Amino acid sequence: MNNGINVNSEIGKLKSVLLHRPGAEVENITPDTMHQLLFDDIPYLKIAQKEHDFFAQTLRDNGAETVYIENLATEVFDASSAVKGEFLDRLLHEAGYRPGRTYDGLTEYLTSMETKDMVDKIYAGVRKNELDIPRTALSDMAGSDAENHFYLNPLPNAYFTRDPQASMGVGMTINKMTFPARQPESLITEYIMANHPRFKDTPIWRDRNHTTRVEGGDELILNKTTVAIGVSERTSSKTIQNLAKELFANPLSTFDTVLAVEIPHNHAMMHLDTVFTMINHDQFTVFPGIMDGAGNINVFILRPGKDGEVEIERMNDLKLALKKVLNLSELDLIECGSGDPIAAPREQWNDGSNTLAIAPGEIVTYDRNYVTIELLKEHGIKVHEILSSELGRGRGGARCMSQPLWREDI
Ligand SMILES: NC(=O)NCCC[C@H](N)C(=O)O
Repeated sequence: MNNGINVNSEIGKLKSVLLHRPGAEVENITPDTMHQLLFDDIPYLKIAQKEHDFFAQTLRDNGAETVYIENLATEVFDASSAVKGEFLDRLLHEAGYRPGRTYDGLTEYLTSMETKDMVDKIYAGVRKNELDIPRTALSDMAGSDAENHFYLNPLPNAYFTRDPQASMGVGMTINKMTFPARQPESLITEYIMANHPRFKDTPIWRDRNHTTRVEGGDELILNKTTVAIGVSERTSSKTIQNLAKELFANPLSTFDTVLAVEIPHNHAMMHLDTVFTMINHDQFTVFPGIMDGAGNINVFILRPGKDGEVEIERMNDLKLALKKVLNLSELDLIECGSGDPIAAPREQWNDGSNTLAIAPGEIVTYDRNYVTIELLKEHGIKVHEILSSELGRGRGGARCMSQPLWREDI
């Protein structure tokens, strides 16, 4: 077991990784709620779990410890009923409840369970018919509010453990998530990081108590000194500049360069890692649709400036910018779907660019993206294919479903 965090690249041999096995929350998605819950369809849970177990086994077979976030949370809450109580209070407050009938009823209901069951229930969501609370408020009766069947909404995106936090060097960002559907996920991380002995003394570069947002799918660790961050639907330019400032100033951080990459703001490409991932020292997957017709894209290199400020250089060529920050003379950008106008968007939609490197030049990716996979193999990449019928319905692939905690340095 490796304690703490050590992630100085996207590609160093993966030794420990945070996962969440999809659970009952996935069955609490309905056609009416799926868009608000950030899903495009309703996965078949039994198969999704099989696929996820296959993914986890693939990682273990290749030398990585798999750590389940639901187990870490259970350990934290089992160790201290005070911490558990404080967490529940924060959770309920953030869901809009204040001490009173519903707050008290939910607290009593959740604390009456075994801790692991409570954690699973928080992921699954609490339905109104589970509690015996008289439903006499106007919001229980009137209009669209009455159609919400949950006191606490399900967290079906939790199996995308990449996003609520991001390991970066020896520290972590705990993220202010963009949409309410995912905000409780990073509250769980906050309690784990603050209270689990495994993460004692881990620096938090930026916590979730901010108004500006960032998600882990946008945070890529290119090497010990350089991170790439997407300016995306989920991560604002303001956050990136502030985080850069923090990383440049903190003596525990080794980072002195942030490459901000501006991508289209839409659901299919909600994070940088849905269109761009690092797979070797000098090889990346990229979805060509992020460039304009002339191959241009806004990229910005942020570096420490005068008086603690950040200096910004603007460029419009991703390849040139990457060569510059990584100090490389050649670079291999491998196009998702081989750049074909049909295969590329189809395979991007199915997370063909969302690969997880488990060692330099060795990746895990969904089996369905066979055009991209063939091309990756032609470029010398070792590919471990994982099953993908159900998991991808939440719009995330192998990188999205994993949060590295420890990678060997390269
Ligand atoms: N890093 C990623 O791109 N994660 C995929 C997250 C998908 C999830 N349904 C979401 O919209 O947040």
